Amino acid sequence: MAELTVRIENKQYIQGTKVLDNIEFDLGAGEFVAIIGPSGCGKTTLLNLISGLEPSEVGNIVFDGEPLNDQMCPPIGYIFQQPRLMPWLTVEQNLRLVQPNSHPDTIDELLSSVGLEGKQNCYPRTLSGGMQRRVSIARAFLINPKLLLLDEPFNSLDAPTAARLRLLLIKFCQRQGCSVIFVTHDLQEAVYLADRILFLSQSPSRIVHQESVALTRPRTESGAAELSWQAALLAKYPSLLAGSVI
Ligand SMILES: Nc1ncnc2c1ncn2[C@@H]1O[C@H](COP(=O)(O)OP(=O)(O)OP(=O)(O)O)[C@@H](O)[C@H]1O
Repeated sequence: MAELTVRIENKQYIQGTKVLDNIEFDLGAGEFVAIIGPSGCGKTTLLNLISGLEPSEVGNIVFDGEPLNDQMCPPIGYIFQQPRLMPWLTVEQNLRLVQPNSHPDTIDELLSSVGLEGKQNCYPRTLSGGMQRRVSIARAFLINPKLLLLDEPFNSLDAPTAARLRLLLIKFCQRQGCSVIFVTHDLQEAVYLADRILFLSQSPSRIVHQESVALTRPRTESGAAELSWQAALLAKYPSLLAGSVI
């Protein structure tokens, strides 16, 4: 049975912009799905609907057989495009906001794993944008989510840090067994991480194509098999990244 079922007939903002149009997909338990689509097509909106931050007027989202709503809310980790840390709280206090009783060792280990050892008492303004982003990743991991939503989480990080965090994400998901929806513009990143990729059209957005990534794990970010898989896909659908299969 699917762990998460997403059925959104329509999402329209009050100003009248129709953003999503009949988005339907399932996510299996422990499955890692990447979502790729043109800028502004509605990827963040989709994550906001799934997380409950945005109301979904027409459609429903079911997790583990139960509709997702205020009464039924499994632990969902959401790594936003922006870190969204509380500026008046230290790094450790920001983490404790989501999991107040965390053991200090757990926080220390998590911060070390994202390369922020010794930063517990720093305030966000004293950290670089990339460091703040890494705090937000640690914050999402700390709640041991059953469902992890990530919105272009490794943008603006230097390449070695991003590579290290992708590996950390893979290990975390394997250990935790959580299901993942990962928004990215980067096909190479999606191929490296995902079991399946959903490609969205221009707004109003629908799923124009989905493809299981038929490559064994562990994968290599720029491995020959991974690159040739991408090349074959784009040779078949040259406009896929622009949101079209024509
Ligand atoms: N709160 C809002 N009110 C009105 N319109 C909104 C709101 N949030 C998003 N939109 C509009 O919805 C559309 C989709 O935005 P969204 O941020 O979901 O796209 P995206 O695919 O995540 O974009 P990007 O890839 O650039 O991050 C855009 O036209 C945006 O202007």
